[in-house]
Amino acid sequence: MGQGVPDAQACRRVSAGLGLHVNAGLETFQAYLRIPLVVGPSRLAPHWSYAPSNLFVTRDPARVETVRRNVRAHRVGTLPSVYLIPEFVSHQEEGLLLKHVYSRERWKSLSGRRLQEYGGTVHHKQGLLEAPLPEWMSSLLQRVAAKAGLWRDNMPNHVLLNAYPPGGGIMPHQDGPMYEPCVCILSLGCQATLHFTRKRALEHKVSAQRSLQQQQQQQQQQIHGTANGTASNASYDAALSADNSPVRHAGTDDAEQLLSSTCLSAANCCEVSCAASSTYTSGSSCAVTADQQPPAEDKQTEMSVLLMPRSLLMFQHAAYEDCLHGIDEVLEDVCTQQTDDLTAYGLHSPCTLQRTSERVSLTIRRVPRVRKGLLRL
Ligand SMILES: O=C(O)CCC(=O)C(=O)O
Ligand SMILES: [Fe+2]
Repeated sequence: MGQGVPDAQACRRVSAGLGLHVNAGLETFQAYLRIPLVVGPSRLAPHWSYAPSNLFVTRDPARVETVRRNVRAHRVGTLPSVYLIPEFVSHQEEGLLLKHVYSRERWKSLSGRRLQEYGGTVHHKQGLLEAPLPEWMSSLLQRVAAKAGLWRDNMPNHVLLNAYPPGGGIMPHQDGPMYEPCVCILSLGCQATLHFTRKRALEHKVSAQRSLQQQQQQQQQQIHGTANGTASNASYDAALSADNSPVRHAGTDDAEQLLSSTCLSAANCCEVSCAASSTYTSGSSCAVTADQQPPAEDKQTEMSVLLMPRSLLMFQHAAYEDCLHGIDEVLEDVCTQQTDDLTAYGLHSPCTLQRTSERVSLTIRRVPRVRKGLLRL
């Protein structure tokens, strides 16, 4: 054993740390420098290395607790972990944000809405194919992250911006598995009502559609003496499409395809509906039988939230993972006692709000798996 190198048996590795508070914009961070030390029988030797793990930055725990407490004060509705902050941005900020949005020309047209993406494109296997965020969007994300405290020490890195004309909407769906299971939605321009529905309720709806399809198929066979599965599937898809049926976003890449055409095949829809059921195994046929009737309470929307312009909605856990969320394609929002957050806006039920202009929403999420350096022009 060389001189001065402590006996490995007799030494203990410990680390000392230096902590530093850093103020960055609205957020307070703690930066730590960890210095590994080797404690031998006769001396204390710094065992210095430059591993990146020796320097780490984390949010100030006291600040995190304050954020959580503040967020809890905004809880709405019957589902846990749904929060709404009215007037998250001012009228003036709303105007500026809309100006940025409308000065960008890259829109994708879908049925009932058009969309823009910020931060890159989400691929269902590779994750986020990252593209740089404009300055104004980065500062908005910092502000949302600081207020929401949803992403721990990370920043959200992807925004799907939807613009809905009056009468536009988005079918009930669950956001894709590539995202961390929490989301913030900033609404601008006009209001809409977001409905949360338990996945089980929609499973029954799809299985009822399927049963109808099977009956029609059998009738066809009796009349023509043939099995015309393709035609039946097409009409089944059309029925689902017309009915705003559930779709799972696989990521934004797939979202465009899925959301524009609803379920691509009956099998797809079945997979979506069964995925929520514990009896489903990948590749198996649908386990929900045609005769099952939903219990009465299953037919109901779990909760509805009025999203007024400038408000920020946040949700995670059960609302994200066990429910589908969607916006009906209607020209007015009818608020009843079941609309969960009216008092937050100083409104009372019943009331009806006309959708008179385009609504712009920013769906803010984080994709943990990122492929960097793939600039999309
Ligand atoms: O526009 C909204 O409020 C909802 C958008 C949404 O659910 C999504 O982009 O996944
Ligand atoms: Fe969504």
